[in-house]
Amino acid sequence: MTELLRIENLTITPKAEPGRALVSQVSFALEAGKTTCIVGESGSGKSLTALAVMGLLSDQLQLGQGNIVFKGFNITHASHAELQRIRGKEIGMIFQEPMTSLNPVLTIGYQIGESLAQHLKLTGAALKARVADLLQQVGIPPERAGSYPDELSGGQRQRVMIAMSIACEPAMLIADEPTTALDVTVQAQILKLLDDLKTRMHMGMLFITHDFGVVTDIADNVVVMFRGEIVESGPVQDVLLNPRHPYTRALLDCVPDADGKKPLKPIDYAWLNAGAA
Ligand SMILES: Nc1ncnc2c1ncn2[C@@H]1O[C@H](COP(=O)(O)OP(=O)(O)OP(=O)(O)O)[C@@H](O)[C@H]1O
Repeated sequence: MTELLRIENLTITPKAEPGRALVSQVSFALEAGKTTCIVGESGSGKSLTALAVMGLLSDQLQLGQGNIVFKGFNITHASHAELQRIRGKEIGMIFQEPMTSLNPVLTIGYQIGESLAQHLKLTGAALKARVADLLQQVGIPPERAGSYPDELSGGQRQRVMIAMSIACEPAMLIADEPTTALDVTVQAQILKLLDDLKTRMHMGMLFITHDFGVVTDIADNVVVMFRGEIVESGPVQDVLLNPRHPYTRALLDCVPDADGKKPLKPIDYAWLNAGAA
């Protein structure tokens, strides 16, 4: 059991309002070869937590107290140059909408090759072979390396983003709602691909979602966030079988049945506030 990432009492506030915590006292750990899902509704602080790990918080925000420890090193206040070295090489990241992250005027092969050239100094035939290998790993025929992003489907574009994020064989992958923009069948294929890659490469995966259905598919551990705080966390079976917090129970109620027919229930906040008090 190798601990990759430990977040201790992370607090994020707007610089202009240091008294208003957007993320408050968040603590959890991630192990190599395991998936931790952060689950919570829109605005619960999931993305800010992930951005803080990458050192990519916007200039209007600041870290309050707390520590981010990656592979035993405290990177909470690492320099821009140190973080740039870690990003991409040690920590890969994929986002919700691949089209906004891909450059429309460059071929996918070139874009996958960019980080290999930058971080691993690969060139020429070695670079080309590694790009082909990565395309193969994510289920895209290597001969598509010369295609442009708009010549691919949404699912294929997300596969390209995954190829880019794993290009340098990072120890950890952060995936922020990577399947939300995809239809259900493609969503399942991408989840399976990420899960297979995690196992094969023994990566730690921090997976952000608002969907407890996704959590049941891929998580080893789950962190439930509500209004900037962790309300519940632990091994996924424990949380699913014995949810202790009313917000977790409300989220679980929103998961459709296997036949997909159960309507999404709106969360009853009046009841939740009373129950959580
Ligand atoms: N630059 C900012 N300045 C002030 N508030 C911000 C800033 N960025 C985010 N927030 C606020 O912080 C809270 C948490 O945002 P965050 O993006 O982490 O939520 P989330 O759980 O990832 O939601 P979503 O699923 O919609 O991405 C939200 O209320 C958001 O409005």
